[in-house]
Amino acid sequence: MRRISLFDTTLRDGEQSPGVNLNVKEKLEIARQLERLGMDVIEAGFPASSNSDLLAVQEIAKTVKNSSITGLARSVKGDIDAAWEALKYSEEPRIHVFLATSPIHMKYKLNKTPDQVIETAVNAVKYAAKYFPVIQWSAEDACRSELPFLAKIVEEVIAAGAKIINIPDTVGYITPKEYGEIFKYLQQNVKGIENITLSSHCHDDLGMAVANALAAIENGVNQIEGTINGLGERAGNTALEELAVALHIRNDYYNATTGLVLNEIKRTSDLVSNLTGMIVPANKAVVGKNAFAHEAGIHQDGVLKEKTTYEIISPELVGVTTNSMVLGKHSGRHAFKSRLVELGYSLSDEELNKMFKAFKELTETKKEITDEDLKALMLEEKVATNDNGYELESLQVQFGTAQIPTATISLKTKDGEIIQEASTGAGSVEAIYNTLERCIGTTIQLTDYRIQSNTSGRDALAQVYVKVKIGDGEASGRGVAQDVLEASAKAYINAVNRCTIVPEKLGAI
Ligand SMILES: CC(=O)SCCNC(=O)CCNC(=O)[C@H](O)C(C)(C)COP(=O)(O)OP(=O)(O)OC[C@H]1O[C@@H](n2cnc3c(N)ncnc32)[C@H](O)[C@@H]1OP(=O)(O)O
Ligand SMILES: CC(C)C(=O)C(=O)O
Ligand SMILES: [Mg+2]
Repeated sequence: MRRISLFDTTLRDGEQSPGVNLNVKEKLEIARQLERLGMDVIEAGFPASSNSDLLAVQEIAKTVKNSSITGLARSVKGDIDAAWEALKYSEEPRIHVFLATSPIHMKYKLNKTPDQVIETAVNAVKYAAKYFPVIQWSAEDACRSELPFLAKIVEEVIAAGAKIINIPDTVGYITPKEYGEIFKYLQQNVKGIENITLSSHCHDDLGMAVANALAAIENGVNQIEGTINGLGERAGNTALEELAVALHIRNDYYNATTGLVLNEIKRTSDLVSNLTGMIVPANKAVVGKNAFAHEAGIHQDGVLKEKTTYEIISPELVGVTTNSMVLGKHSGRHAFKSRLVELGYSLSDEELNKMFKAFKELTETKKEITDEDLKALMLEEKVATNDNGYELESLQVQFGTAQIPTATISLKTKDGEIIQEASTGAGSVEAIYNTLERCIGTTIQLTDYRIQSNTSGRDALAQVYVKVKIGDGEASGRGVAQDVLEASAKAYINAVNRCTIVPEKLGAI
């Protein structure tokens, strides 16, 4: 059976999804889980794009050992230098350098002739070869490029030292048959291609990203790029969990497999969804809430008689488990620890004590603590950031249908000072945010607000995602609490704490 290598770009193309903004700790947490999932390559970021991305790629390259780590670079020396700075600690430093090859991109975006594009690509690969033993080169917008030109530039970058050639469908335009034909054409017309790993990178604008990646595999491609939950620019990328499960379930047809630990899929999907705030649609293949649910009577009847009547994927295969042990008010440390271990967490004694305290506090208001609640508690602990140091001391909201909503808040600064303010708003959340803005003493613009319930039931935890702008700085934040107003306040404070560009007044109070 052919072994297909998977290249995960959740932390780079996935992070390009509008509204997604991961900090170093969050990226590291996702990278560790991608390693547990068995990803062959992790594209951890675009080091030249920001200092925090460079740091994140560097941290991941230092920490993750069982997956190769790479970073993206334009065909410019500065980007390649930044990538080297980030990746020099990897065991086998690997760079991903790209340049657009379609007439539209060359003319309007790059403002270069085709010959200048070839020269730029070759120079970039030669420059990268001074540092990196493994160079992946991508022809951005390859699928709208002229094939003879594409073949020519691919041949030149191979001669310059590229070892992996990626053919992206950057705008999600190609169909499976046409995509396969591009690979066939390149295999027949490029000298030296037989020693090269061919790679696919698809976007889902027409809903064909997974189908196109499968067509690439059928046409000799051995590396597939994509993301968890199909995140990515615009409509997203090939969902790697869907591709891996498709190869597994239909190996009679594809005769190909990946190195993914399939039962880590659900956990990875949940983590990515929680940290990015990109909620997985209930009907999404493989990881959606309804992917293994049977609602219609005839289906339920069939499944009761024989599961395979309507289930081609067993939930256990992808790590969807149902837990029989109920955790609640009377549970002890052993049961708590054992469930966390089953969920894949390993904790020091100190961490366990801290988490157990948070768990017990939650049981005071919530009868049954679900796996989702535990994951939310763990996430709060593992990726907590407090750069600007604000902490919610207390929150009180007065609301009535015949009354102007008013919030009173005590906020603790990193120096331990308590600031108390009160303010009104058109609604309770607005009253809270107006009050927090007063406490913090600077103009804070709220650009996104999303709320979701962690589980079903009246006592479910609320998760709030917000995005704020402070001057030129922008950050997203997440807050979890049983009360939606408390979760809203926590998310806002979390975003302020994560804002990297801090105006003078902020933090100086
Ligand atoms: C298809 C993809 O997903 S490509 C990856 C897209 N990801 C991102 O862009 C996220 C990170 N990007 C960033 O942080 C910024 O765009 C930066 C730091 C990389 C560059 O910022 P700026 O220098 O301000 O340039 P800006 O983004 O406005 O424009 C891009 C420039 O790079 C050029 N460029 C685009 N692709 C390439 C490339 N592969 N190689 C060389 N130059 C390129 C453009 O032609 C433009 O050049 P110009 O300024 O001479 O017109
Ligand atoms: C940088 C490249 C690989 C990309 O993301 C695209 O072309 O979609
Ligand atoms: Mg892309």
